[in-house]
Amino acid sequence: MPISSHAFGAIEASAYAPEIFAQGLPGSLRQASKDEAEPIVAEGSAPLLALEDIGLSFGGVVALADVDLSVRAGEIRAIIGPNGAGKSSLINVISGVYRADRGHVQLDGARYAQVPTQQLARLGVARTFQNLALFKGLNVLDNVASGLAYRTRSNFAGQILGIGRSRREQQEQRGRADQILEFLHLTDVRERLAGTLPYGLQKRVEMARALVAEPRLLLLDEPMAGMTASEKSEMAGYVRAARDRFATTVVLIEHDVGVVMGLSDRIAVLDYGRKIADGTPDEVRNDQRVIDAYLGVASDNEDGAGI
Ligand SMILES: Nc1ncnc2c1ncn2[C@@H]1O[C@H](COP(=O)(O)OP(=O)(O)OP(=O)(O)O)[C@@H](O)[C@H]1O
Repeated sequence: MPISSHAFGAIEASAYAPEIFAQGLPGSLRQASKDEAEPIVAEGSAPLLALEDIGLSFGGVVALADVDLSVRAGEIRAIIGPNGAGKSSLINVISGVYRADRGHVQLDGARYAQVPTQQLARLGVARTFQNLALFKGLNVLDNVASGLAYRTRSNFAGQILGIGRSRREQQEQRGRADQILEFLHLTDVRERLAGTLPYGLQKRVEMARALVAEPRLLLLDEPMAGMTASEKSEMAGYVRAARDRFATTVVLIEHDVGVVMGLSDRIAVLDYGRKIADGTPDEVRNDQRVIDAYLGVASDNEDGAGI
């Protein structure tokens, strides 16, 4: 069974305030609060992603059992559950890092026993990782531009010499990266080495790198882990803005139930590898099985945000 390995961030809190986000977004990108907003996801629209009867075990450990999941185009879909519930395994199955023992992944109409992870970007899928996976010795701009490397058509010699098509491609990719940096309010740090940034900003740079190719499906593995409450709400704003600006469908794992409830259109709840609930935030909040599964872990939640 393939195992993902990613590296590994220095940790420091960011001091960025959430108001910066609300004030700074261009008018067309600013989004009303979720309660005020018109529904963006039409009921009954075709799923962009569907998991069918997924099963996955590691030796005797059942990570996922009989999991179905449907994700409509344009929605923000959260996966929550206690530690070890199978959330990361599910994201790894969706992104082809893991091959499920049984079941299929349907992506945009195509059905896979294992999603071809090398082709992910070409399939319009981008992801971030639970642990930061930036190039710490590269500056922010080049980190973000690397999210477009899969489109590069010039040959190796051209890239080394920086000639012809290579230089043009590099300029185009950096130009595109600059637009995303502006969108996520990272322009001020574009020249900084990624590894020297505060943790919260590194998480945002990682999201920028995933977004630069304007993926149809964005997988975020704990995008707010280790953040303060204000950083989390700022990040939630960026996730929503990204969905609205690029019509990107978002699947995210997040431990802070309070943040998830305010951000998501629908939430699936895993427990011991099984999906025990699936629905709108209100439906999930009032589901007795969810309340039972979370009893005893509410105090683990940094913000004390219960369901
Ligand atoms: N590569 C692996 N090798 C062995 N066991 C694994 C592997 N990946 C996951 N598991 C096991 O599968 C189960 C589900 O793990 P997973 O990481 O998917 O849960 P999770 O809900 O993401 O947990 P957390 O919230 O702690 O990140 C756990 O029992 C875990 O130990």
